Amino acid sequence: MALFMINRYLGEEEESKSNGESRSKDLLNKLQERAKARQQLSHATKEESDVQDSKTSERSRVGKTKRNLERQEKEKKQPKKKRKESVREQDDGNVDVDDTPVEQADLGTSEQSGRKKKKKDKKGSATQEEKQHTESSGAVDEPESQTTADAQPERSNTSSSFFVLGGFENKTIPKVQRVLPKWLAEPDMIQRDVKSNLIPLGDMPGICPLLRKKLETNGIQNFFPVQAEVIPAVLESVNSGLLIGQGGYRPRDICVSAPTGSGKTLAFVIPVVQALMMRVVCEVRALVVLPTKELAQQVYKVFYHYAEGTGLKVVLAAGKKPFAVEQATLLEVRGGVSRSLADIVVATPGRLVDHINKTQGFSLQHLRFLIIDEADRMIDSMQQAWLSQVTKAVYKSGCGSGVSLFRRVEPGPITVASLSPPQMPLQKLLFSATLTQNPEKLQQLGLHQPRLFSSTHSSASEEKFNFPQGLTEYYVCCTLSKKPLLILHFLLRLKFYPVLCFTNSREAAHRLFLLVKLYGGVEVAEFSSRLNPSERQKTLKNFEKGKIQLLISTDAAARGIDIKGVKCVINYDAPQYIRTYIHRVGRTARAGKAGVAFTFVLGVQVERFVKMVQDGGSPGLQKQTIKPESLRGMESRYEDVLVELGRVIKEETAHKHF
Ligand SMILES: Nc1ncnc2c1ncn2[C@@H]1O[C@H](COP(=O)(O)OP(=O)(O)OP(=O)(O)O)[C@@H](O)[C@H]1O
Repeated sequence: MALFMINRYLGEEEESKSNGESRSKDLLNKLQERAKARQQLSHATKEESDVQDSKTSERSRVGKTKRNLERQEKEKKQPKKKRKESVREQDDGNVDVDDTPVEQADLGTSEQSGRKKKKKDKKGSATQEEKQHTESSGAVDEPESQTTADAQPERSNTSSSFFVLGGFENKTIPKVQRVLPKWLAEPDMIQRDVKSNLIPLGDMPGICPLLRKKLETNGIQNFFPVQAEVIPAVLESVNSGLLIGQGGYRPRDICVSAPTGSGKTLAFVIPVVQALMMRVVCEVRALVVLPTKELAQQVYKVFYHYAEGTGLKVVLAAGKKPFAVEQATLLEVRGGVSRSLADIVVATPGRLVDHINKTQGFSLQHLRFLIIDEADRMIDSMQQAWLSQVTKAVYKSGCGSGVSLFRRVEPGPITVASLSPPQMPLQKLLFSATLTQNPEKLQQLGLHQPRLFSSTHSSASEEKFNFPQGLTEYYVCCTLSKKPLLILHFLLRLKFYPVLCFTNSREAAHRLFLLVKLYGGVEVAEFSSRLNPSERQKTLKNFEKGKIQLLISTDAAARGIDIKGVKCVINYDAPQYIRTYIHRVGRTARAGKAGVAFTFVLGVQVERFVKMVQDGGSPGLQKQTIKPESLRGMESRYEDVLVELGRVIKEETAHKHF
């Protein structure tokens, strides 16, 4: 028994059998008449022998049609099961069979599919024959069009060995459009053009005189657009004190997506220092988490500078110092009671988790601000489970320093009981130049009624990123062997420096460093995990001071690092991802200044690279051509250097193995 069957509407044939019989006869008569007419036509135009051939073929065709009609009528009279058997018999006997879906659904074995193929071939030629006839007859009258319509499903069946039940055609399924939540789809817009949207310090209400003075002594006369939007938003949430947000509600979390170098650091440093400066007891109330030691140190310095003179204590916990030293800077134990020595902790996730688990008395129970810088990168490193550890430490009860005035429970549904007495809210502030819009990823952060500030308006179908206004982007199409010559040409001939150059691996960075050094004429250094943290720090300082003309780096220096005066970035190896590209080229054209970025792209990479950058929202990527003759004078020296490089690398490898 068939698993399921399909009932077909057979038209009037079903309704009245006698009607069906007379219709078949009519059809047969018409076909015969038409055959005769064709015969006469061919008489007039062809030779006698041709006419004879035509007669035979027409006769056989008419005979065949007649046989088919007779068989169809016979089948209709047979019960369904018998009909199926007879089809199989006819099939075995290589007889052309009118396929009905029921029969096709029953044919499934390989033997049957073999048979089907045979049948298909036959049908294919028959259909072709019919087509030729139709074409040669020219005008198509009504019954003929009906015949053609009947033949249609047969034709489509022959195109594939699979049969689609229900007569659906294969269609390409349209891509499902993502639907962004309202807060992502409708952000508070930030002006991308820094220079023409400066806000004088005096125009921003609520900034305390001490902080304003510090800003001025740092040469800051105006706020950048991102600062003008985000600082008031954070301050608004502490208007009624640290405990309750605006209107008595828990403050909303804030996400900021603004171009590289647009001043995001001060957008959180200023309001956090201002919000905490009136605190009475020293407790960890702000925690800043960053992906690398270098970035943590950079942000620590900014916090330290603006917190100086306010009584707030800022501590770095990023593994720059031994663990015990960090512990001693975080808290002190007197008479068996531990006391926090930090109001603001700037940390890397690994070191932070170590302190949560191993530093007795280290408490996050009073945490008010959790700042996640380079947020998209931090979400990617969520497998370290650092956020869940922080959350656990925040809502931990019964330990820590002293007795808390306010109980603190993990936020749940809002009830009268849950709102009284008030508890310290934890507000998350997220910052990145390439903040993800992936709701699944953002969900891991457990944001509370988030509010997004962004300088781009991504549509539901495509994610666009922020590019600095002053950046000019070029790509240079080249071969692998010409890349080192190109970089030498940029430095020695075009006198582009200081240059920050990126490779895709530390080995590539080291080889290029050796090659440029052996060639000579350029002050070069490398920056990667080959160097220890203090060497890396020293290298960055020397680069900033102008002692290094070319700094060859891995992506270790791609994110967040703020080196003043970098006029040119060269992607020696084209980056694979748009986010990497944006952060690398964002080391120049910072703080509203101009900068230029070149990417060396191999022929096979061009199409993909250009598409990636354009799809990412780049305002204008241009092609730069370097004529081969421009490199000619350097080639012979380069050949010698390559030989020398081989020798040096061999020595280094031997030394490593030894
Ligand atoms: N209002 C301002 N006026 C002048 N300079 C500023 C101002 N705000 C920030 N800067 C300077 O702009 C530079 C870039 O700032 P910052 O490092 O905060 O950028 P960012 O947006 O965090 O960049 P990235 O996304 O690369 O981390 C810094 O050197 C900083 O001192």
